[in-house]
Amino acid sequence: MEIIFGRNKKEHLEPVRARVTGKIPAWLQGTLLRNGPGMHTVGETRYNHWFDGLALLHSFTIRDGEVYYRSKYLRSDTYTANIEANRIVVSEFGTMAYPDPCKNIFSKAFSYLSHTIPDFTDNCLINIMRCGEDFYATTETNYIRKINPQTLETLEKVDYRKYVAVNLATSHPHYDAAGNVLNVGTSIVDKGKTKYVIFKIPATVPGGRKEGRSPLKDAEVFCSIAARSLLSPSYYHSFGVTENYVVFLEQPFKLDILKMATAYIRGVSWASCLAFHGEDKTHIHIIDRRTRKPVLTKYHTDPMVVFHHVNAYEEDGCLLFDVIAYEDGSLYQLFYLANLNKDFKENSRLTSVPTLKRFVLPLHVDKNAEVGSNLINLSSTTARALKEKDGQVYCQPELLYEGLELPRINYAHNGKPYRYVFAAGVQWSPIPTKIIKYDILTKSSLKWGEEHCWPAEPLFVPTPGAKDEDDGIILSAIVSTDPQKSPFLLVLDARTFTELARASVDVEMHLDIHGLFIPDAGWDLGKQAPSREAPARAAAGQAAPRT
Ligand SMILES: CC1=C(/C=C/C(C)=C/C=C/C(C)=C/C=O)C(C)(C)CCC1
Ligand SMILES: [Fe+2]
Repeated sequence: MEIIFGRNKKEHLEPVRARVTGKIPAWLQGTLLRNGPGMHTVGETRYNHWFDGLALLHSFTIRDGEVYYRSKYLRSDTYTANIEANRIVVSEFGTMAYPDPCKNIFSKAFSYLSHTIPDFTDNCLINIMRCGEDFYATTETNYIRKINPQTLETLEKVDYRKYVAVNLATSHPHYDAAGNVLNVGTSIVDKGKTKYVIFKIPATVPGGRKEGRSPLKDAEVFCSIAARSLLSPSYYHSFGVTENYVVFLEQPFKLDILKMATAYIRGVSWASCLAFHGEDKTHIHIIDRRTRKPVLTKYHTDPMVVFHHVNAYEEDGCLLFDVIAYEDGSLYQLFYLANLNKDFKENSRLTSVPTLKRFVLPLHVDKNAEVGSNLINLSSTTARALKEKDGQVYCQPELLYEGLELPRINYAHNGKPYRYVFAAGVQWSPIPTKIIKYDILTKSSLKWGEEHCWPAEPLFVPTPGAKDEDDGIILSAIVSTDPQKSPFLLVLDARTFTELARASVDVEMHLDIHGLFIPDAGWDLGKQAPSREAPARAAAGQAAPRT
């Protein structure tokens, strides 16, 4: 396990040609670009948590049946400062770092004070976001880093705070058909208020985007929701959208702002400022995208922790949304490297199984409905919504499937009725051992798995001109715990889940987190969410415009 989690991975700046077995469909041309932590020690110092590792971008360029692999560390300010100092000098999720070893009492006091309002890391290791023609590496702080998706070079550092007042923002934005980005962030104690801010970044602007102008300059606040508590806003990792609504969960997994403000002085990490409050409810906020206002009905459900929303849509006056839910916040605990590297089987046992749950909310609550009555009358689900005496609605989900994470869908169905969830299958540990296709209609599943293989998040790419939701392929980077077996890019037929091809690369590959597929130009872009209008000029072979 040490090899997979603990050992620093090398960069491969020049494309490495993979050994392809099987046949990659001729139409599949483009680049799978992914992100994840690749370096966990700097000099003599070591990060505590897997999410702390320095971002390593990697890509698989698929052209005419061949695959080329590259990887490069994100040259974040964090990376540069650490490498220059030859030790960890920037704090991450699970590691608090002390930049200047304080020499005397005065500089010590100054150093502490200057950290009261922390400047977060730009080690953007979680995902890749597309804004029009631009691509960014993302994490959950106020920083994102523009990258060149072809060369994996790091470009400018963008501070969300210059454009919208957020201190944190998710790594899971949504895209509409035109490529406009919708995201949620938290504005902490700004002018005496803590808010969840939904913001929009337009893919294009009237008259066209001027060369070098950041799309962020045209970002706007779509709606904001006051946090229930000024000093303990909820932590969230994603959100949901339907055609007319945004779904935001204010869950009882909270950040303690006072603890954060004193973390540096106390020598503890940001992670220690997060806590699950099993005594609280989960509040479900629904925002009407037409009025940009929250709907008035108050919906809630039992305490739970959700990292990934799967999809959401409207049907017969109801809003359905699917999430991977946990009973508590223990998941992030399992990713401490001390747990992952030694006694792996013992230390990384899931105490709460990630479960696909469907929630159904009535969009209009009948005033005359009796207290205690179920307001949902959809034959397709057993999910219920019970009217309470104060007019609030208590939502009871339908349990769909246990043991899956890192969900993806055919994004052309995002916000719309859909049938298939593609995900990583997890059993006793949070490390995936299978790839799963779950059919919500028939409640059946297909699986892919191989001995010693750990699959990454499976990504769906539709066949050009596809009509069926599962007409396409699944791409997943697979790393192996068997040192004799090279990592590979797996290509599955998304309909049957049979292997079409694999492209093995003789490198030590890191376990990544999230990413996206950038089709080469000239595709049927109408089928290629997120962007239907902007041609994928940044795909391999045609470099993104550099600024
Ligand atoms: C640095 C930092 C944070 C980092 C969070 C990270 C890095 C979360 C990663 C989550 C992942 C990878 C989830 C996968 O499902 C917080 C807590 C937002 C708060 C302030 C500073
Ligand atoms: Fe995620």
